[in-house]
Amino acid sequence: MAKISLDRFRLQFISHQNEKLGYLDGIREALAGGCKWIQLRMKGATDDEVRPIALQVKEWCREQQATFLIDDRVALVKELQIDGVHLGKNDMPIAEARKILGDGFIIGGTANTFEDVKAHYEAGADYIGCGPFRFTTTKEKLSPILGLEGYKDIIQKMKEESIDIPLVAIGGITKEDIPEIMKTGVNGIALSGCILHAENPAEETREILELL
Ligand SMILES: Cc1ncc(COP(=O)(O)OP(=O)(O)O)c(N)n1
Ligand SMILES: Cc1ncsc1CCOP(=O)(O)O
Ligand SMILES: [Mg+2]
Repeated sequence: MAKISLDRFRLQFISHQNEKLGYLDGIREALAGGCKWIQLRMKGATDDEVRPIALQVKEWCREQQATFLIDDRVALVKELQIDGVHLGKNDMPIAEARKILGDGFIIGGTANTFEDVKAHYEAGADYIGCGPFRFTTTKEKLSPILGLEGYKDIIQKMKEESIDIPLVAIGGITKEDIPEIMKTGVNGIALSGCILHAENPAEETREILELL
């Protein structure tokens, strides 16, 4: 696949729903605010429930020239010809997904340690979602919290071993955290709650992009 511009990795919006906004509402707001990378994450839903939502998001992302990934679901990504998939420790291994999808799809991998980053890099991932930065209720069964020091340590080890792969921070990130997180050397951030809980999610997205 064509090399993805690093600019693209600045902000990834991860879908979620709350009392005010459904999956599509949140995604529409993030796109309206200028986000160019959307991940549809619908834990506990069936593929039949995800499919119509994914088709709508695919159309919106095409219109906005935004990248569109789905969390966990390799087969659905292939079926719907979405841009890619994000995979964690309990999902299909990255090397297996690469065999199924080929080089034309983006595959992201979750890391909590430098060893995870290295394994995903060697398995052929396109980028790393590294976290959690801090506690969040958006995901259950969190790995150990990394904090700023965790990112500094991982980025340092990546440099030492010449592991060159885009890495985005994730987990409980607020707007106020962004300047310090970016100073650690990560390429961008992935977030959900910060945008979804804002009074004006599109405006919040715009403000976040200005910090990145
Ligand atoms: C960008 C990004 N980073 C990490 C994750 C977490 O993926 P995973 O560990 O598989 O957990 P679930 O999201 O599937 O609950 C992610 N989705 N995106
Ligand atoms: C999917 C995921 N993986 C680690 S933390 C997280 C949730 C991110 O959402 P939020 O920004 O609301 O903490
Ligand atoms: Mg997963």
